[in-house]
Amino acid sequence: TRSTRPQRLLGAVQKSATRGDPCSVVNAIDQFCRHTEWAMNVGDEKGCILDSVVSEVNPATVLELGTYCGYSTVRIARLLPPHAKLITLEFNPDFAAIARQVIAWAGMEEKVHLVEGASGEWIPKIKEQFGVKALDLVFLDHWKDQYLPDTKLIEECGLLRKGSVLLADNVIFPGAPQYLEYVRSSQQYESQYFKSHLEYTKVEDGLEKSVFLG
Ligand SMILES: Cn1cnc(CNC(=O)c2cc(-c3ccc(F)cc3)cc(O)c2O)c1
Ligand SMILES: [Mg+2]
Repeated sequence: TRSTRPQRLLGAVQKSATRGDPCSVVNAIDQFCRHTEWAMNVGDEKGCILDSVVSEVNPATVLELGTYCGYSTVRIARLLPPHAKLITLEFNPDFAAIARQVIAWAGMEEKVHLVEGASGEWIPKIKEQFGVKALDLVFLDHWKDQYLPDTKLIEECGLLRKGSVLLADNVIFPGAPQYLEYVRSSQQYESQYFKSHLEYTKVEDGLEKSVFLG
């Protein structure tokens, strides 16, 4: 039977990237998606903005919502100090299976906990399961209509501290209007929009960075 897009993306990584070299994995995926087959990774243009936010926050604990094939997981993990932890949640088991292999190819397994399941079910378990006191950075890249309910759940679970950063992909396209309205109007957040483009296209999109004020 015909392979899936994530399977073809993994094949491109295994063919073109060097085991243990996260930058070569990121570059192999970008090459594949730009020249062979588009896929919904954050991509190279928005990825550079992601890199700058990760470097600025220098997080000990990161939560990623929406792993997909692990592109942003590897992109973030490569910038983390040795004992930092990245917890990434993926609902789709087929995506999770591919992401595990991409993360392993990049040699990032030590820094990454990939959890298969629904964010709404797993967010309340993070503190006890992973011994997390607070999240320094949250990267939202899962179902766009889940950004707002999951942000409220993260707040209710006491997972944010003064200075915690939320970084949301696709706030313009496909769009997360209710989320944008919330973080931009809330007294509890200082929000900033980073204008960019939908991965591998000329369509406008961007990232919204929101600092929790406590
Ligand atoms: C099925 N599924 C599992 N996880 C998710 C969450 N991600 C997205 O939905 C997502 C979608 C797009 C996109 C799709 C079609 C299109 F024409 C243009 C853009 C881009 C992204 O960067 C995304 O993160 C979806
Ligand atoms: Mg996205």
